[in-house]
Amino acid sequence: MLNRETTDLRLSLPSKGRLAEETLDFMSDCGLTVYRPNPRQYEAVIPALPSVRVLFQRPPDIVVSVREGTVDFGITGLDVVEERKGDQNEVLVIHDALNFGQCRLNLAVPEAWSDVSTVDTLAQKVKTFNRKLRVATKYPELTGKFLQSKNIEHILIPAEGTLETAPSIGYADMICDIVSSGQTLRDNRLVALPDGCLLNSQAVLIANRDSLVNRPEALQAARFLLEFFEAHLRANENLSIFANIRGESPEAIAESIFKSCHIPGLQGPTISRVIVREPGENWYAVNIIVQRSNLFQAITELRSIGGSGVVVTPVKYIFDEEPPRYTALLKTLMEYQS
Ligand SMILES: Nc1ncnc2c1ncn2[C@@H]1O[C@H](COP(=O)(O)OP(=O)(O)OP(=O)(O)O)[C@@H](O)[C@H]1O
Ligand SMILES: O=P(O)(O)OC[C@H]1O[C@H](OP(=O)(O)OP(=O)(O)O)[C@H](O)[C@@H]1O
Ligand SMILES: [Mg+2]
Repeated sequence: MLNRETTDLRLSLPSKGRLAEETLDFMSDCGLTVYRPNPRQYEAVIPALPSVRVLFQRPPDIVVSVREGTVDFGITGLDVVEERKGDQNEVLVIHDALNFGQCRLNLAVPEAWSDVSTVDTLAQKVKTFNRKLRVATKYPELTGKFLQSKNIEHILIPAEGTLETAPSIGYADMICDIVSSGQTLRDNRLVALPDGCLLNSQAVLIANRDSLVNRPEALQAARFLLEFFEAHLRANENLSIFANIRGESPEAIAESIFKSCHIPGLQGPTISRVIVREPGENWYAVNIIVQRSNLFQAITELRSIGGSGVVVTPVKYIFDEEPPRYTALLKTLMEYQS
């Protein structure tokens, strides 16, 4: 366990595994690059956020440190958060969708069990056993609760490393583990039960509740992290479009834009007069933010109202008046205090 002798704020990031690199990339994309002077050191700094010291831990250990309060913030998978957060609400998920590390926690049975295709048919099969179902998993809390809710008599076999081999080696009947592409299951002749998904997971930001309640500087750091995470994630979904449009007036152009479906902008279009060399037609420059997925329709619509010279650029950040998840966090903290 970590000692808590100093009063600085601490953020724990994954030290190994697939979340490690993606977390550092995400922090950089948010403008919060983590600077680790020596790759073998388990400490680092974020120059943009000097009040916070960065530590590196295994993804499941991050949850335990945040729960115990030795660390104030952590980024890890929702799967390990739900498994280890305990029942005292010490761990708050303050951003639930960082948009990387997507996977699901799923029950999987041997391909050879042709009579099992759902959790119900699994329950029926177990009744024909003269013993309990043996399930290998790194998620005993979540798996135990799920099987109990389905009245399936079971014993959990704790496992480290590649537990997909447990059924073929013979120390378990089936498994409950992380599935992403499904390749590992196929390689091991296992099938995921479609209604046996316990949890959809991705990387999340967690915080120690007492730290947020008792330390104003922790709440300030939470706001800072949420500001940049949300501004980056929102910006990523959008593109900025500039186009020149001929028209009577800015209002007339705005009217045609509002009649179109995919180019309303955030609040509305920004329209400014283009000063042309030769007097004659009125030209206006229009700037709108559109959803990345709507780009093609947006360009088609702009052309149909006379748009030309359409320039599309990525957006780095979109800051709201206040990050919506920070507003939600303040509400949650109020509820705990009342
Ligand atoms: N195939 C995957 N695709 C996407 N995310 C994944 C995948 N496997 C794991 N994750 C996410 O990454 C987290 C860490 O998994 P990882 O495999 O890196 O470590 P681990 O399995 O806890 O450690 P170890 O492999 O040493 O047992 C998981 O808790 C989960 O949130
Ligand atoms: O559905 P897939 O895309 O095949 O991903 C699932 C696999 O990914 C994870 O393991 P990882 O690759 O991290 O290796 P590990 O066993 O060393 O943790 C998980 O434990 C599964 O084994
Ligand atoms: Mg793994």
